[in-house]
Amino acid sequence: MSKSLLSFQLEVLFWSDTHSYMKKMNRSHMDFFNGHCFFHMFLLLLLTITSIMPVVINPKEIESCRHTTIILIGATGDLARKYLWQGFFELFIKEQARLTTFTFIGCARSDQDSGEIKLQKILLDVVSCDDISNISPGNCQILKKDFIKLTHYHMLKGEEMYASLNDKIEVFQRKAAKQAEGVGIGFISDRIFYLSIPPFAYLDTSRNIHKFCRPSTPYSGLRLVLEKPFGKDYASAKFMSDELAKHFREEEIYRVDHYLAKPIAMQVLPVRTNNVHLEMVLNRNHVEKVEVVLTETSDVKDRLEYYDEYGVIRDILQNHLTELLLLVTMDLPKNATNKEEIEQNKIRVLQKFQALSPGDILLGQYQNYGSEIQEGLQKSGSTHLTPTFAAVLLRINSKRWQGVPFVLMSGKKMDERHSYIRIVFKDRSFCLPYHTCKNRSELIFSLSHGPAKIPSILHTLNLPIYLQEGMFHEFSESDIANKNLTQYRAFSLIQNTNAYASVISSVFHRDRTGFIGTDHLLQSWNYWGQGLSVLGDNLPKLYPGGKGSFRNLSFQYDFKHIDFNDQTFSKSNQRVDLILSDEDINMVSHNMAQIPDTFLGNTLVSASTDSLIQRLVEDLANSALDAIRKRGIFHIAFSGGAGPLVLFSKLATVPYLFPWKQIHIWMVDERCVSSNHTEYNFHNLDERLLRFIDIPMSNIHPMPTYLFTDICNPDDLGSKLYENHMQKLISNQRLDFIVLGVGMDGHTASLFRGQNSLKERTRLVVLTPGREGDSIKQRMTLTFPAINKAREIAVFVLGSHKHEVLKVISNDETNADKWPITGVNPDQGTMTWYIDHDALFGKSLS
Ligand SMILES: O=C1O[C@H](COP(=O)(O)O)[C@@H](O)[C@H](O)[C@H]1O
Repeated sequence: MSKSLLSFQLEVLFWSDTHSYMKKMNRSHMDFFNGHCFFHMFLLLLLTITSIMPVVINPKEIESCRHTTIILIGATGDLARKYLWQGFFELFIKEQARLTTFTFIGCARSDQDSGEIKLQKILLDVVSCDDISNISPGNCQILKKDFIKLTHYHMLKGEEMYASLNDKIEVFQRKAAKQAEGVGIGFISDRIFYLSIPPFAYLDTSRNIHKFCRPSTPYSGLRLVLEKPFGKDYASAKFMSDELAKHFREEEIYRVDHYLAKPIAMQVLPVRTNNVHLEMVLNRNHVEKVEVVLTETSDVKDRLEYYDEYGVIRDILQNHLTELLLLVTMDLPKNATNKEEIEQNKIRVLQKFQALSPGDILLGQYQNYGSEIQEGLQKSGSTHLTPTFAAVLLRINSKRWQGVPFVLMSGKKMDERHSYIRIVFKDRSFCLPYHTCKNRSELIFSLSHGPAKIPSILHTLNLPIYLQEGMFHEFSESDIANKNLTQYRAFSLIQNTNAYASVISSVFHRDRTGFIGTDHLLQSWNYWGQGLSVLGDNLPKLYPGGKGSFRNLSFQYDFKHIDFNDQTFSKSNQRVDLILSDEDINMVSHNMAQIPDTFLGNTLVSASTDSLIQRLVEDLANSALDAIRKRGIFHIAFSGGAGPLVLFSKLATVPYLFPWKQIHIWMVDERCVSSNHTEYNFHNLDERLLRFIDIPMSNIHPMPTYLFTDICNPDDLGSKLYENHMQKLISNQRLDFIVLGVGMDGHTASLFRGQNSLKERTRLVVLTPGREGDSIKQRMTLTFPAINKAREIAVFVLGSHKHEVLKVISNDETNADKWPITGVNPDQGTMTWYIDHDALFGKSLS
């Protein structure tokens, strides 16, 4: 029997025997021994002498007891509550049976008394045995109590408190050393500082740790554990690393990437190592593409400040997704356990990442992000460009990977939560993941959630993968069928260790494989820093957040390109419904019930102003989708005036509702003024809408009011030109949708009372004098023939000042000469009045 196998047996037996022995012991005796190395030594010797089991002991272990002090700075924060204390508890349970004793010190800024109470409460609340196998509830209570007893609070605020922290650590260490001395065995102590604090505090904190808390002995066992972010770009990462290097040796620094500690991520290298045939096809000749994805359903409300500064690329892609990608793309080390070689091989791939260009990056932002920032951080302005979604096309210029597209994608507030690495092998047939793969081979490392629901490894039936005996459980046929994974074999781990428990255990054992070394970090920032710098002010595409987000953000890619798939809308048969709050819905339906549903013989939609705008946006979107589905294109014309202005602003917040590349925007009318005049209709359209949407220039059609000689000079024939342009681009000159308003004098478009333009019967566009008494003397406008040809006309009326004119025209509806709006009568199309309550009733209903 090999030595390692024997020591393994020893650990297992020792562990279980210790506990059954402890259970039998009287609790008051237990308290005395509890948590002391001496106690374990005693048991070990007892077991050895009485030959209960075969004993093969590592001589170093028998010579020395080990006392580890773990100091958590940021002990009452979110990460500590959610994961770290539980991780320490699991470490305590696992390691205390192996000649190790512990002290835990939680540090935070609260004063000593309230901090102690707070920490006690956290420990009682969060520490549990739920995910630890083979611990009975009774034993759990004992272990929990022991753990809490070993945990102390220390207020840490200012330099002098580091000195007293050091005193405290030394008191505990001396006590442990004394006990070891008592039984005549060696003693080693080490201390782990875990920093769970904002990054701006890293440098001061680590400097103070070095200055006040570094043990004087040459063998110090000191470790500094850091959570990301490790910089915002190359320069800040380099600065931070250089500063740390002044006080800590590289091997003392543990930069955490908890994704590397996810149980399935930890299986990527073993799977590659154990499947030689897989390794033979893991290259450009056989791999078609690799996708590394982390989608979440949560928003960022609880960490707005951090998130607004960092965004999804820095938060997820630079670290977690890059690290996962490296696991798949690095060369395997010649010796699977050579950690140094693993690290070097990862750096080597990073060095081959091809620099990004702006076209390689797609960005998105969920709809409410801007308002969350405004409310949460009291920041004004609408220029929050921080992406909450990104998809990046990454290329690796190495012999192994040249020509293979890699996509890293992540988003907040997406349809579902799922993180995975998907390797798709080359095949000529098309298939979707999880659905129709018949020939194509795929290997998926599913880290969490998704259709498999639990962390799993999935592979298509035609790609045999061998997994380590005894570690995995294969999904049953019915499980596979239930989860709709019929083309796959799926395996989950029999024992899933929480990622933070693994992180903590690795730090304890000084296993730095899953941590980010300085060279590695800087190489990664070298790539991502450059990528972020080419982005400039790229606008993220807005998406609704929640269900339907991925439909809006769907994209396609190959080795050369990545682009949003704007066809999504035209392919979809779904109606667009903006999400109204329950309050809105109640109000709309309540108010709708009180009002007539027609106005001047046409459909009437009325609601409070906000709901009405929302409704018009929905109707517009549905009309656009319908037109694009049927004819591939949608022509819309907007008038000037106050109503359209608010409509433009609303449309700008939901650009994802419209396939803008297939939409053409026309003007109903224009004022003959210079292009930067505040009443120049196109200027307002541009300022409020066009600059926020991704629409081709060739789809935008301002009226040619300024051509060759002067603004609206009839000799320049601008109106004729616009008419020709409409004839050329719009089939039968039938606009799909026109948004009109009504002036207080009853005019619509630039068709004013008593003017000749009202009588125009053939021309589509004319120059016409301005309203009587107006400072703007001339305008260009669509005529009734152009307007009445349209498929849909919306007359949009807002505000109580419009009430009077609506009242008058409803009693004098056929006098178009006097009330030009009444000349709007679609030849074949439909007309809908969108009138808010203020305009309809002269006052608000609420
Ligand atoms: O580091 C981070 O990871 C979490 C996602 O981690 P998970 O283990 O819950 O999947 C992410 O929400 C967060 O934005 C990021 O900073």
